[in-house]
Amino acid sequence: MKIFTAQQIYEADKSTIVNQQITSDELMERAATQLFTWLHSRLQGAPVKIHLFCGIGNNGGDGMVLARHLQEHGYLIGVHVVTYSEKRSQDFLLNLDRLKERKIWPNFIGPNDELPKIDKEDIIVDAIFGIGLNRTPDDWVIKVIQHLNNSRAFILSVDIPSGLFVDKAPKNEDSIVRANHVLSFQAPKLIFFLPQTGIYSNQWEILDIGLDRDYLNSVDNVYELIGKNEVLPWYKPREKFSHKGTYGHSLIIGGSYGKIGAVILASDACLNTGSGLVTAYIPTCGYIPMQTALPEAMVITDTNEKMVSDIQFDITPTVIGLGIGIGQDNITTGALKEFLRTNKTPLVIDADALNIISKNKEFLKMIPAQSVLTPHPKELERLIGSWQDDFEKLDKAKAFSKQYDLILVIKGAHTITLYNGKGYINTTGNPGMATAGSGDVLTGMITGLIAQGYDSLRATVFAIYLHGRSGDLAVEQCGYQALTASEIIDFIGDAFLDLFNVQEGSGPQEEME
Ligand SMILES: NC(=O)C1=CN([C@@H]2O[C@H](COP(=O)(O)OP(=O)(O)OC[C@H]3O[C@@H](n4cnc5c(N)ncnc54)[C@H](O)[C@@H]3O)[C@@H](O)[C@H]2O)[C@@H](O)CC1
Ligand SMILES: [K+]
Repeated sequence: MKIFTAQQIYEADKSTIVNQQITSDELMERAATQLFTWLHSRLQGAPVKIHLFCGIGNNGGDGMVLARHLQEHGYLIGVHVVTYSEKRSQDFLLNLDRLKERKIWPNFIGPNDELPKIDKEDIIVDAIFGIGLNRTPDDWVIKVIQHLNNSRAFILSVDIPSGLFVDKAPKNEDSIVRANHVLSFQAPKLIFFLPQTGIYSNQWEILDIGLDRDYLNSVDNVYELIGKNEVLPWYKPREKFSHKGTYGHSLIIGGSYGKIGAVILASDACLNTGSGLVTAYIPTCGYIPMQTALPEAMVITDTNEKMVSDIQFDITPTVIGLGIGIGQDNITTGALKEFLRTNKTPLVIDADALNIISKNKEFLKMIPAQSVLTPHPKELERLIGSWQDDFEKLDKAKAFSKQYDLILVIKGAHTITLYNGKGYINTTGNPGMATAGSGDVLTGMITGLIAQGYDSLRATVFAIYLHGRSGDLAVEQCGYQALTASEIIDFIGDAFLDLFNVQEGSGPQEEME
C-alpha cells in the first residue's frame, strides 16, 4: 500500500475534483460523511457529549460537516472553533454557514478565551489541524491542545493528530494531540510508523474517500506499507521435480565462545525458511553443540577454538549470513577483512560484523552490491552517524544505502527496509519479539530466502514480514513475555501457511494494536 506525501494528497484531491466532476465541498462532504458513519455505527445514538474542536482550514471543515450530521441525528454536541488564523478556507466557511443555518452557534476560541470543560466520559473530535500544518502552533493553541490531552476523554483525530507534520518531525511535543484513534483519509501516513511520531496515534484506520485511483496508481511513492497483499505475489511455490540443490546453499558464518547459540538460531531459522542446505562456519568450541542442536545443518570449523580467525571453506554457497555472535576481537576483524577482500557471494550482515565494519569503514567498499545490512538502532548509529529525528535518520540511511549500493534494514516496531531511494515499511510483529536472538532469526530468514532465488530486496522485505507474522502467531500461544527466538522459529511454517489464509491476516488496512 502506497504512502503519499502531503503534496501528493493535495494533487490527488485536485485530480479527483477534475476527473469525478465534483466540487471540493462535495469531496469534503464525502470525507466527513465517512467520519460520521464510522462514529454513528459505534455510538448508535448514545447520549454522550461530543466536543468537536475545529480549526479554520479544511480539517476544521471536516469537523464542521461531522458536527452537522451528528446534530441531525440527535447527538449531544459542542462545536469549538480554534481561530488560529484569519485565513479561513472556503469550504470551512461554507460549512460554518450551514451549521449556523441550523441554529448551531460554535464557540469561537481565541488566545485569551476560557477553555470549555471536558469530562473524561466525553468524546473529543480533534479537527484542529490536518496535513496543512506548516509551523509549530502558537503558544495559546498549544494550551488548547494540552487541554484536550489533559481531559482524559477519548480523542478521535480527523486525518492525523493535530500538531503533527506529515513530512517532518515536530519541534514541540506539547503541541501534539495524543489521539486514541485516528481516522485517516485514503492512505496511511508515514508518521504513523516512526517511533517519535507514531506514539501520538494509539490506533489508526483508513477511510477510503474515493480519491482518483488513476492518479494514485500513477504516483511515484517513496514509502510503501508491506502487508500480506504486497508479499503474497512474490511467493515462489515449490516445483514437483525439484531437489534440495534447487533451493540454495546458505552459509552462516559467526559464533564465538559463549555465543554459539546465535548461529544455531540463525541456521535453524534459515532451514525453516526453506534453504535447501545450510552450513554453519564456527569456531571449534561450537562443533558439538551445533551438531547436536541442529542435525540438519552441516558444520565447518575454524582453526581457532573460541573465535573466527581465518575464514576458509571449500563449498560454494549461494548466500552468506555473516556476523551473528562473531564478537569483535582483532583476530576476527582481521579474518573478516581477508574474507571481504576476495568474497563475491552476496552477504546478509548482522550484529558484530556490522560493528567491526563501523570501526573500519574501508570494509564497506568490499561488500558485494545489494548485500543486506540488518543493524539495530545502536549499530545503525555506528554505521551512519547520529540523527536529530526519525526523518533525518531515514534520509541518512537512504543516502548510505545508495552510496554503497546496499539494502539497509532499520529495525524497530515497524522495521523499514531501504534501497534505491525507496522504503518498505513492515506491518507485522509485536513487542514480545524484542527478545534475545530475535535478530539472529531474522538474519537466518533473509539468508534462507536469498538462497532460494528471491532477489535480495524482496527476500529482505518478505523475510521481515514473515518474521513478524511468526512472532504474531507465536504470541497467541505463549503471550508476550514468554516469546523466545526459538518460539519465533517454530511458527515460521505457520507464517508461510497463513499467507494463503484469506480470513485472517495482517494487511496494512487493519487497525494497529
Ligand atoms: N486532500 C484531501 O483529500 C481532503 C482533505 N481534507 C481535509 O483537509 C485537510 C487539509 O486541509 P488544509 O490544507 O486546509 O490544512 P489544515 O486544515 O490542516 O490547516 C489549516 C491551515 O492553517 C494554516 N496553518 C498551518 N500551520 C499553522 C499554524 N501553526 N498556525 C496557524 N495556521 C497554520 C495553513 O494555511 C493551513 O492550510 C486534511 O487533513 C483533511 O482533513 C478533507 O476535506 C477531504 C479531502
Ligand atoms: K486533526
